[in-house]
Amino acid sequence: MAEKHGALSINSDNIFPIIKKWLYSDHDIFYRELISNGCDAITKLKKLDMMGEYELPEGYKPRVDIIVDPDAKTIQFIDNGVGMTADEVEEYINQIAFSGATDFIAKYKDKTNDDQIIGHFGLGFYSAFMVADEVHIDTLSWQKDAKPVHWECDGGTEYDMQDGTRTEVGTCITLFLNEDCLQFCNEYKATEVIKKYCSFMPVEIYVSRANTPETQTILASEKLDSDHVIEEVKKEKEEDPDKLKITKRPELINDTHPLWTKNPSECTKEEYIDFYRKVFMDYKEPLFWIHLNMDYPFNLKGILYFPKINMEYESIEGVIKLYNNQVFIADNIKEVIPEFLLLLKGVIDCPDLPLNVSRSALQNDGFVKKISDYITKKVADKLSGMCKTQKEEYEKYWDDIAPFIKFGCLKDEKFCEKMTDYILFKNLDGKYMTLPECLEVNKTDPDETQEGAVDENGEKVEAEVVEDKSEDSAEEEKKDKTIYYVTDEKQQSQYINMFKAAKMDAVMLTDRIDQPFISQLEAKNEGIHFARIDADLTDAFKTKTSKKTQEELNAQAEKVEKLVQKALKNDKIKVKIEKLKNKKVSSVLTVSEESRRMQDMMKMYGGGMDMSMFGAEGETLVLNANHPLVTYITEHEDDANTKMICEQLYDLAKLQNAPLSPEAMTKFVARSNDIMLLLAK
Ligand SMILES: Nc1ncnc2c1ncn2[C@@H]1O[C@H](COP(=O)(O)OP(=O)(O)OP(=O)(O)O)[C@@H](O)[C@H]1O
Repeated sequence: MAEKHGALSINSDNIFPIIKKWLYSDHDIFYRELISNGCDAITKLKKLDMMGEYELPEGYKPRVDIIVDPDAKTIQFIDNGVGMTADEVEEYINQIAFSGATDFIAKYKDKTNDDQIIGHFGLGFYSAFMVADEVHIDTLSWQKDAKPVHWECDGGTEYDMQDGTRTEVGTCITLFLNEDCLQFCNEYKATEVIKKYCSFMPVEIYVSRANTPETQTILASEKLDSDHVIEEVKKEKEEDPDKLKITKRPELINDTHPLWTKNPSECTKEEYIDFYRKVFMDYKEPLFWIHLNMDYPFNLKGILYFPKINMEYESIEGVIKLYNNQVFIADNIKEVIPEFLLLLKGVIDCPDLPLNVSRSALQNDGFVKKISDYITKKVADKLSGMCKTQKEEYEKYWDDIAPFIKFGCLKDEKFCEKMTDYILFKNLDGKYMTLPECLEVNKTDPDETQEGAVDENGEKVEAEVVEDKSEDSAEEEKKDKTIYYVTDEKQQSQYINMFKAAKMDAVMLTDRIDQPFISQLEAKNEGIHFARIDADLTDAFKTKTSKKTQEELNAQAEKVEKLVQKALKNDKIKVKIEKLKNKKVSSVLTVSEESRRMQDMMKMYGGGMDMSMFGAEGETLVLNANHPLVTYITEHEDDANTKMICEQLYDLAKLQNAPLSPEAMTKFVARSNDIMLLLAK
């Protein structure tokens, strides 16, 4: 070939400064680009062999070698793939590759960081100029009678091309690093970066250092042709096997058949766990996993692991690694992977992804949306399947996966729909129940409540004869669909006891995510209503009363309410007088579910707002007409001690509901002493 000097066919005069500066932070991707070009070239050669157009030489082992040379400040990428003829270099490197890079940069150079290109795909061969001042290509095509080609370019817009000296089919690309990028020819740095991007590429990749002083000892019987023997190792004993000291062999970096490329039926539990540990450096075992394997309508493979977590969702740190044909693209691309799945750990390989587009373009891509929906569906299918067929296992994992599933339900409507019946709730006895099961348990059965009523000692409670049945069936129905819940087992223990005594059930919802989660369940499932265990005293706690008696109690309550409001200097508090089955309880505080949720929300979003202004809003003091103290105040409204009894009854009820404020506590202690003094008189 006549020596050729030419100008690269580009529009921009000075593309290199842009390439070099562009996205400074991760310009280590040149490793990925050049290695994947080498892998592609090998794949092409194997295809030619399969089609009968080329015959691979005896003992052909496809491989890409990366040789770093800190002395010469070079990195070489050597592959035994198809190679290129002079015409191909002309076409693919001088023209196409360059125009590709030009287009790419023209498109993205003004983009800000919030619209990054995914993994900067498509920069290709010219990414080499991000780190190198000069690049050489030495290549020999597979084609019959092809001549080797040498190409070089010193980072300007001109190149030189002439006959080369390469004797083996394949390509060697040599980068002469610029002074700012010398770290890349450090063997350890190179290994680190290549492991990041190329750990699962489909062709064996080896890293070595030119003229390395490092050595290793091998059995003489295991010597390879490529080994450079330094000396024979002296035997300590006659019977020792022959050993050789050789120059350190190139290190194999990757696993060419990662687990996700295998058929799920061929993978063992140990393999899944090993793979998890290796990829995520997590010594803990994952709880379980989902192997995704799909060919149609798009190609997608991957493994999603549910890691062992026990905290609230904010502190869970998942990572989903995205691959394109076994080439690493990036971690946690939320445009492709549903956001809530980013709490998991896993790998997803999707060769069909359009990667040379920006993130915002990906987000609006219908195809990408389908991929994301598919992943969500598979996860929901796995979970619901487990709940149906391996309930015990599912219950065992529940506490760990609950925050994740609840977060998923909040973030993804479809996931929520699919999962609603497979959400578990732990009841007062620590038993797990699904939503439909929870709705069954507290159904009011009038005979049941009347006949089977017991007090806290398990003693049967006499019910009053009821003349007229409740006419308000709508209200009854609402109560049927109410699920009571506990947010703090200790604080709400008094209510829990009452529930247990009345043979009623409640569920534990103690995580922060539970509040928004139950609001969502209510919004999506008409009629379902959640109420904290202290929100209301249902009929199950009360002895049945006739309408007439109830009216009398209401009239008394009206009077006592005024008394209590005056004593507490709080005109918002409501008072009810009920006949509670448990005769030992004098007063109970209930807090309206709506007001309490409102207050909780204010606390969450209200920042420094003064919460005392919302004070006792929604509080109802329920006094037990079956308790002598309550009878006393209803009969002695004007008595000197009534005010003090009212205050004490309120504080006692409050104490069982929430901690007293410091001021209220001081008063409570002083008053308790006063009451004891009265006893001492
Ligand atoms: N090591 C190689 N062996 C053989 N041909 C190569 C090699 N490297 C590059 N080429 C040729 O040069 C072309 C341009 O390479 P470049 O990396 O710029 O883009 P690409 O690989 O086609 O696409 P991209 O990297 O954007 O996915 C390739 O398509 C290929 O034909």
